[in-house]
Amino acid sequence: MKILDKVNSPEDLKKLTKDELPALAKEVREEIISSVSKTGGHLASSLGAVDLTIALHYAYNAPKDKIIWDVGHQAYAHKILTGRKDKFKTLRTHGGLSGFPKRSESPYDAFGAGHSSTSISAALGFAVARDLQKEKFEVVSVIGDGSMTGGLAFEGLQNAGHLKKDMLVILNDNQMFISQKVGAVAGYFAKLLTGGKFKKVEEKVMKTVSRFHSFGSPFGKLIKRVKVMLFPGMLFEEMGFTYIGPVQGHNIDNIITILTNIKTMKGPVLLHVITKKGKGYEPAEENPEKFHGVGKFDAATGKTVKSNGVTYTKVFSDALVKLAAYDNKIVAVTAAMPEGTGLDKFAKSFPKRYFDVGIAEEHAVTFAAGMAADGLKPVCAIYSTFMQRALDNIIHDVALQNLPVVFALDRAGLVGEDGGTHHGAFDFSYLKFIPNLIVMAPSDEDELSRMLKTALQSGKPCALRYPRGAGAGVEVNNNATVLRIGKAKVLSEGKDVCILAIGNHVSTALAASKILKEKNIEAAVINMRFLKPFDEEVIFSMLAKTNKFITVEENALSGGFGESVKSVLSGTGAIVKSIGLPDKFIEHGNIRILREKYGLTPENIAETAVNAIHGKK
Ligand SMILES: Cc1ncc(C[n+]2csc(CCOP(=O)(O)OP(=O)(O)O)c2C)c(N)n1
Ligand SMILES: CC(=O)[C@@H](O)[C@H](O)COP(=O)(O)O
Ligand SMILES: [Mg+2]
Repeated sequence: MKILDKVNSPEDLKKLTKDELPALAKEVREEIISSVSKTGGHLASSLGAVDLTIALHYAYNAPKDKIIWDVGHQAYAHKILTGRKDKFKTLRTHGGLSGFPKRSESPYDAFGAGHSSTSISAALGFAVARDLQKEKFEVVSVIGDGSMTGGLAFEGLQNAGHLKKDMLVILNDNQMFISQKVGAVAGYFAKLLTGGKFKKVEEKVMKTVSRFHSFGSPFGKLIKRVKVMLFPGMLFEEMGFTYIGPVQGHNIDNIITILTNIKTMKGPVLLHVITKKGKGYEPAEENPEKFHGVGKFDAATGKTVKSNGVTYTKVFSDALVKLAAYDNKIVAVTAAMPEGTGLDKFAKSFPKRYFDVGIAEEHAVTFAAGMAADGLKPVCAIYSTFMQRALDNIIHDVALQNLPVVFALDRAGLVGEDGGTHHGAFDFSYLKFIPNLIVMAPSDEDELSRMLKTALQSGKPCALRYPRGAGAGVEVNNNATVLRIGKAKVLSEGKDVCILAIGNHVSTALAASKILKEKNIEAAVINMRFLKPFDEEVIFSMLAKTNKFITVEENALSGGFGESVKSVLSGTGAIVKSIGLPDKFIEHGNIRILREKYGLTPENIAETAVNAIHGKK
């Protein structure tokens, strides 16, 4: 019988002896590797956090104690150990477990995650609520070294340091982010620190010194320097935290001791833990990027299943490199996602014109605005969902000043298994109301390449949004001309109904028109291309032939493309039926299942057209 078979909750975990915990960790890793090889998911981050997770659930009493994961992609062991082991094989499948902590999924998921750098603020919120309501529980935020580069993390740290609430922030550092020695000495210091002896020594030294010298004096400054060398983590100490570490994060017994001691400490504490991304699975340890977010793979060899087709990301990446070769004003900015956005290729070709700013989307946008203000042509490549972080920066720093920044919003529309925190469901809605901004969506790979060229030549703030994954395999013409801004393209004429589509569902609309043709219904199909400026002329030219309109978009209907069409046609007596995402957060699951469920299919477009023609709801 496996040890894991005996563990269905943290209560069961606590019944194990500490000697059994390393073996349990091994079994949890095997479970994660085997299951994720079939479902895909965030393997490396979760493998690296297994030991820390076991120690956390051994030392704390969730769900009474609140453990808040940052991003949450490292929380697979947490899910397995909190009663979801039997469902783990459904991870990220439609109707199955989410790939991230989710309050509605389990009481052990104290706070939802998916976007980075939120855990410290959320943890502080819990701590303040606890104290105001005179409750008793521990609060722990677990944040990675990458997520700690997010500005929101520092907003949380500084407020937590100010409020001095009892809480713990665990910095899960899996890349030696702070260059300090890890090993027995630091681990020993940490034990002593939390054991109370070393902390007293440090306080005595600091008190004696401060009696004779202000820390502003040369001697005081020297002592502070010594303190940094002796006692790492001054950055956090200066923010009001007690810093502990760095400690080795795979020694479960040691971490349990440290966590147990920390519980006796007052005020905010930051425990710096060093872990290895992909720990326990050689292919992931050797290539943590590849196994950060992985599709199906062969667990025995680590060989991943190659996804077919050329992705929109690759088309964007290749097109940008080609354009940048002829224009040295073009620079590129990513927020810690070079591979995901395809800018890794740009970085290799133009290292001096490439900037990875860390997980800092707001900064990325305003940084790009600064470069544009001095004559450069920045391309800021940020996923649609993560760009939500920088909305004010787009408005206030780019659009209001009419600066020529190009926003490449990859993963626009549904993304599939990452679910509600990651669907790019709202960019049409959050961009549409911004003056000066041009917003476009390519119908295929070739149009993406043309739109990028159009955007860079426009000298205007532009956003182009395109979906995750491969297109329809359309050949990219590298010498294509730029597009006429604000002009749609009529793909087919028809007197019975007009289908207005934008972005990746233009092809779906064309397929629907073929279905309608078999029913002797003539459907016009328009590739709208631009959400802003909007081609009203083409719509009125269609109104002369039919008053039945269907709109199709992979965006929230609320504030989306369909609403623009309805407002143009209001008062004309036209019937407009809109297909897009309803007013809810779309769940996770296979993207084909989701598109089927939300009517983004040729069949549903055709049926909607027939109903419009027959005046049915
Ligand atoms: C606001 C935001 N931007 C970007 C991402 C994409 N993202 C997910 S995990 C990650 C890296 C996180 O690094 P770290 O916190 O060190 O965790 P690790 O994967 O190393 O465990 C990034 C950039 C995100 N989830 N949220
Ligand atoms: C956890 C996280 O936010 C990223 O890893 C994200 O899942 C990447 O998405 P893609 O797989 O679409 O690049
Ligand atoms: Mg990390």
